[in-house]
Amino acid sequence: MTTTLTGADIGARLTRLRQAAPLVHSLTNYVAMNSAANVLLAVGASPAMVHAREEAAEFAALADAVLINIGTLSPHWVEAMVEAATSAGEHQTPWVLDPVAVGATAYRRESAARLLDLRPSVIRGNASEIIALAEDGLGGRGVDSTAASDDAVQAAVALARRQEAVVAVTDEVDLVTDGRRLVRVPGGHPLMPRVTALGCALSGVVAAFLAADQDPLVATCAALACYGEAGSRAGRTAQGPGSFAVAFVDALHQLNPETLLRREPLAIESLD
Ligand SMILES: Nc1ncnc2c1ncn2[C@@H]1O[C@H](COP(=O)(O)OP(=O)(O)O)[C@@H](O)[C@H]1O
Ligand SMILES: Cc1ncsc1CCOP(=O)(O)O
Ligand SMILES: [Mg+2]
Repeated sequence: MTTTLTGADIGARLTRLRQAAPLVHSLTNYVAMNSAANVLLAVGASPAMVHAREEAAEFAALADAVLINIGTLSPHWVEAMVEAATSAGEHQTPWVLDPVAVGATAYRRESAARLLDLRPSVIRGNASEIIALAEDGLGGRGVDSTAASDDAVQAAVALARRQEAVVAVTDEVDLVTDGRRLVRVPGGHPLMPRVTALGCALSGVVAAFLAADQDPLVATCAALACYGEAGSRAGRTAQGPGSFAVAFVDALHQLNPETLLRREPLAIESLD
């Protein structure tokens, strides 16, 4: 059976996010910290980049959603991430894991495995990261993917079933699955992977949408669709990666439910 998620459904979720202005506690990497905070503000959320181990649990308890991104790890950071994820679990606060470059080193794989045990609501990565995570193996070229989202369908579904989580694989066409349903989200622009940390910032946006929704699969699709729409719009005026980054934040800020009405409905395919 296939149902759909219309542009109006997505716009309603964007409106809800902006009304709620969720506090997104982000433990993200040094590269992403500033751009991800600006992206979260542009979409209508309230970012806080708080990563000291001594306050991670306490801050996560205050937040509406938590983002954990393993981009620039060190032992103190990993302990803070474990504290934040544990606290999010205790408070039923949704949290997103971004497994940056998890296929690159044993330290990343071990750290990601500890975080997976703490049950993220959503795992968002590129195709190589999702394949590496599902197979507990190698893959990718540093933070960049060497695979396409279509290569990661089986891995994403298996990971979603094993973790009882939503898994989002981003690429030219994004994939979202909770192991029972599968959605393909087109949109975006080829300049997006040429701007560092746009994937990291997206994981924060997914967290913001989760805070305002009961269904994590639908929330994730709405986040990806809004991001893709802003990316397509930014690409119309950008001269290259530098001006794209600026135009993208402006496009996210300008995005409104009316502009989303024209989007093709997303098909939610049942895997049962
Ligand atoms: N070739 C592409 N065309 C259009 N959008 C893309 C393309 N590659 C990535 N994107 C978009 O860029 C954003 C970041 O995804 P991605 O580059 O896969 O993440 P990461 O930075 O973690 O590797 C997503 O919104 C995705 O849809
Ligand atoms: C370049 C880099 N190095 C460590 S983390 C990071 C940012 C990765 O960002 P993204 O996963 O969004 O491309
Ligand atoms: Mg990434």
